[in-house]
Amino acid sequence: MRLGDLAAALDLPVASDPSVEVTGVTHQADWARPGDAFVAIRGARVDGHSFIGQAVERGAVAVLGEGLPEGIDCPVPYVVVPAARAALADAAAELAGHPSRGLQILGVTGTDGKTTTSCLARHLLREAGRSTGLLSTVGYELPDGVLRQPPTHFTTPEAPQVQQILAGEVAAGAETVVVEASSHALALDRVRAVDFDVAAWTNLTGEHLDFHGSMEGYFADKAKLVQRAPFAVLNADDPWTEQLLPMAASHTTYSAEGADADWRATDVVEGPDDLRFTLHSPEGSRTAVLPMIGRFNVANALAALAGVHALGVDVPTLVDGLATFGGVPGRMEMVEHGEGEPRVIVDFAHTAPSLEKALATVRVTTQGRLWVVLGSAGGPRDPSKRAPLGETATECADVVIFTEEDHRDTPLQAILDEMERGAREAGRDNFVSIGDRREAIEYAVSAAGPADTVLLAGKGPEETLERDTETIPWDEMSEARRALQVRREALAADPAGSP
Ligand SMILES: CC(=O)N[C@H]1[C@@H](OP(=O)(O)OP(=O)(O)OC[C@H]2O[C@@H](n3ccc(=O)[nH]c3=O)[C@H](O)[C@@H]2O)O[C@H](CO)[C@@H](O)[C@@H]1O[C@H](C)C(=O)N[C@@H](C)C(=O)N[C@H](CCC(=O)O)C(=O)O
Ligand SMILES: Nc1ncnc2c1ncn2[C@@H]1O[C@H](COP(=O)(O)OP(=O)(O)OP(=O)(O)O)[C@@H](O)[C@H]1O
Repeated sequence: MRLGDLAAALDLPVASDPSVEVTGVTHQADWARPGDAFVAIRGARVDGHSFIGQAVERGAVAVLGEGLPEGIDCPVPYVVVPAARAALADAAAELAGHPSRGLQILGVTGTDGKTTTSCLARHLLREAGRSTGLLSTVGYELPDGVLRQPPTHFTTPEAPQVQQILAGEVAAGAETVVVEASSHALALDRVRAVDFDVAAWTNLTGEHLDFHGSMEGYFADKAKLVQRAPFAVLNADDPWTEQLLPMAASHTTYSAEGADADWRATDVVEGPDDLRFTLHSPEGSRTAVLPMIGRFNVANALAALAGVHALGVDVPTLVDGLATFGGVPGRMEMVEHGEGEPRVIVDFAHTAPSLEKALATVRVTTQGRLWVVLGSAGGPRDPSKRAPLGETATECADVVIFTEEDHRDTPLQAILDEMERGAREAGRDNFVSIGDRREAIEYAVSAAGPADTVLLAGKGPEETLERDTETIPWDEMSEARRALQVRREALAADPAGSP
């Protein structure tokens, strides 16, 4: 496409040479390919303008930015834009042919439950016979169901990748795509040029405040998804919904907690490996079974059901689809265990509110003691989460093991101290700190009794552990199986030493 045409489509002036042929767009200079326009973004850390030379050397034929800083040379046409990230998103959509316009798009946002809700919605759509894609933390899927990874591991990648993935969905014959939209993506305009048909909201609790500044700022960023879609699925149990209602063009509501809503779950029974409830919907009431544990998954299911219903799938088909869902790796995932062994569950809860819910729901089906192994991330991650995690863990579990969880360059002991402080200030002493995560898991699994449950929280499906400056391959499910094996061997060697 000619630079002049691209600028016209974005309603921008072109300073010089409108005839330059632009074939792609990027924000990252070292990813530039011949024919790309490079969008120079003034970021939180560096100014993208300082990488113009590198981008041009790699073949960039034009630069878009908010104004060329003095002293920086731009040997290719420079187009001044009012907002660089918005221009990146708009240009990416234009060059990709606006793929979202030919797709039904269900966007999912919220603090907790986005991935579960997205994966469930994708499953319900496929069970209803819709050719469906997915873009989520777990990766992206074309309608063939094969999970693929974008070049960078983001929940929602930058706009050029989002648009390329959506163009790939169109080419692969997708009718519908479920897009998990992180708050960073909404704040940084990564999904600005995506035409959402339905926005589903899970909940909002304190997270990423280091980036968003305040709860109000975090809410305002997340709310953009609701403002952008013609129809919203809102959680009547979430206190922020009251503020969302006037922002939604039209909406439906759901409640898993007995509030007045269009979609409701009552008579919830938490079984050892499934959830059963009566589903009340605009099409009447039916019994529903979801083969997952975790009471909060009832709310996630309602969000997915209402979102997919808004895309035209009827309730009987939805309820049938619910019963065949295979779960999401690393979220309330149960480790196979033998007779006389504790139940071990791997879960991704990494905020105090989600940990509280995870422990409360596991408690319901635990006969003996409840153990939790957890840490809190360091490096750029929000340090204010640590003490509340310590307090919540020691309040909701019987025995708590504090350990490492991606402490990066932050001294591990400083994080453990903060978590312990949260526990102590709440007057509790039911904890111990074991820095090495493998040892911590081994200790809990070995010491737990047959009627106990051990929740391994925080790492969920993550494939690496960031320890100091090292990145170590990690698989929490394998660690759990390993710990059960160590327990078996110890008991075989000393049957009298049973926990
Ligand atoms: C906090 C955050 O999201 N930051 C994003 C933001 O970074 P920034 O503003 O600091 O940008 P910067 O590093 O100053 O760079 C400025 C510009 O120069 C460019 N640059 C920079 C360096 C270079 O060598 N070459 C180059 O071209 C950059 O691409 C950028 O366009 O813009 C960059 C690209 O423009 C993103 O890569 C970066 O994501 C960082 C790496 C990140 O870790 N983001 C995470 C937190 C994130 O987005 N997470 C959410 C999920 C969170 C959750 O729910 O858990 C996600 O959707 O994955
Ligand atoms: N509706 C919910 N309310 C509270 N906690 C939840 C809810 N759904 C899931 N969780 C907890 O949050 C963890 C992460 O779930 P999930 O991956 O679906 O959320 P997410 O929003 O995608 O998280 P992230 O943004 O961190 O990737 C789960 O392992 C569970 O402990």
